[in-house]
Order: sequence, then C-alpha cells, then structure tokens
Amino acid sequence: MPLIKLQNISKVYGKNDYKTEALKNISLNIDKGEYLAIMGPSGSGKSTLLNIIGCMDNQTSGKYYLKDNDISLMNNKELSIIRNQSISFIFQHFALMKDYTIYDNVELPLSFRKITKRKKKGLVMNCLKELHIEEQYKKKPNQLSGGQQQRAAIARALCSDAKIILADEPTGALDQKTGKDIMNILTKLNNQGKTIIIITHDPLIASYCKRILTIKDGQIISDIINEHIHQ
Ligand SMILES: Nc1ncnc2c1ncn2[C@@H]1O[C@H](COP(=O)(O)OP(=O)(O)OP(=O)(O)O)[C@@H](O)[C@H]1O
Repeated sequence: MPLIKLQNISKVYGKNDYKTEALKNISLNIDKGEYLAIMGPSGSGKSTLLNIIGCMDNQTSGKYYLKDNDISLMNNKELSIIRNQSISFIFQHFALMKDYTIYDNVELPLSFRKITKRKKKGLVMNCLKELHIEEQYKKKPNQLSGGQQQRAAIARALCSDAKIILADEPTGALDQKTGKDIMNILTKLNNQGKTIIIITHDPLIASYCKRILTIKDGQIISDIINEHIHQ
C-alpha cells in the first residue's frame, strides 16, 4: 500500500451558482521517500490538493488513505494526532510565530511531547545546527533574512520528526540563489528518507524533484519521472 493514496478525489467549493470544482476525480499514489513536484497554472487546484493530502481540508467525494488509514473515518482527535505525527508544512511566507524567538518556533512541535526540557533543548539545537542557523536562536523572525526564516521553518519541520514534508511554494518569496539553497536542503532531507511534496510554478525548482505532476482545471494532465534531476 502506498504511503498516500487518493482515489477519485473531488473537491467542490461553494454551492449552486457559486460552485467551483477545484479537483475532479483525482487518483494518485505517493510512496514513502518520493520527491514530488506539483505544477500547474494559477487556480488549477494545487493548494487544494496539498491541503487534502495534509489533512487540513476534506474532499467532497472520493477516498483518501494515509498510511492505510481511511481519513474520512477519523474523528478530529485522531486526525490531529496522525497529522502532527506524520506531516509538516512549509509555506511561501514561512508561517513563523512573529512574537516567538527562532528557538521557540522550532520547539513548537515538541510542546505536547512528554520529554524533558533538557532533551527538547538538545533536539532543537541539533535541528538549528543542521540548518546552520544555531547562532540566530535568540532572535525573532523579523530579524532574520528570508532564507534564514525558511531555514527556521524547515528546522521546525525537522524537529517535529514528521516523515512527510508538504511545501507550498517554499522558494516563492526568495531570490534564486537562496531558493537553490533551500532546494539543496530539501533534497538532502529527501535523501535521508523524508517524503517531500512541493508546489511550484518554477521549472527550475521542479527540476530538483524525482517526479513531476502537472494539474490543470482540477485534473492530472501529466505525471512523469524526472530524467534530468538537478544535481
Ligand atoms: N476556500 C475557497 N472557496 C471557494 N473557492 C476556492 C477556495 N479555495 C480555492 N478555491 C478555488 O478553487 C480553485 C483551485 O484553487 P487552488 O488554490 O487550489 O489553486 P492553485 O493551483 O493552488 O492556485 P495558485 O497557484 O494561484 O495558488 C480556484 O478556482 C479557486 O478560486
């Protein structure tokens, strides 16, 4: 069974005259360890698809299985447990808590874990070191560059130990060089076994991924293995 299995997923927003069919009968399998780009024009349904995969939104019809679990049969508590354990999001604008230090932001996913403060500190500092931002740990997000803020967001994802990383335009707010740095980090995490799914408009960003899915008008129009992976 694949890690992520979507079967005939449709998503309709609104009603009657205001109805938008954002996803139409999408079927898709994603295995553990995949590195997938989702491309497609604006409004084609990319974020809707990612939000369903991330259990942040429900499909209107169809079945979604995450690690063999039928998501539609889960209650809110079960859903939040599986989401917190399995999935980490990275966003274009980083989504760091602006009044928290970088250290506190990265520690957030550990809030509900029953581990000692000392062990938490070790984990957080290791994640910050891995992303080369340990010296920034006392600062607030707005004291960091965009690239450093995205590194902090990735450190937070690492700290959660989620096996699936979902990234919605993770380099969209960064210059090209910093965007490449971020992609090299994501590639390294994929090589370490994380399953990574990235929404991007940018073919250069998609070129880092091993598989490229293109959607248009809520439907998959191509699903290819990338023969020219960016090294
Ligand atoms: N909450 C919502 N209510 C109503 N319609 C929505 C909602 N969210 C998305 N849509 C519509 O669903 C369609 C797909 O939107 P979605 O955000 O998934 O596209 P996208 O490919 O991610 O676009 P972009 O690249 O511009 O971010 C669009 O027509 C959009 O207007």
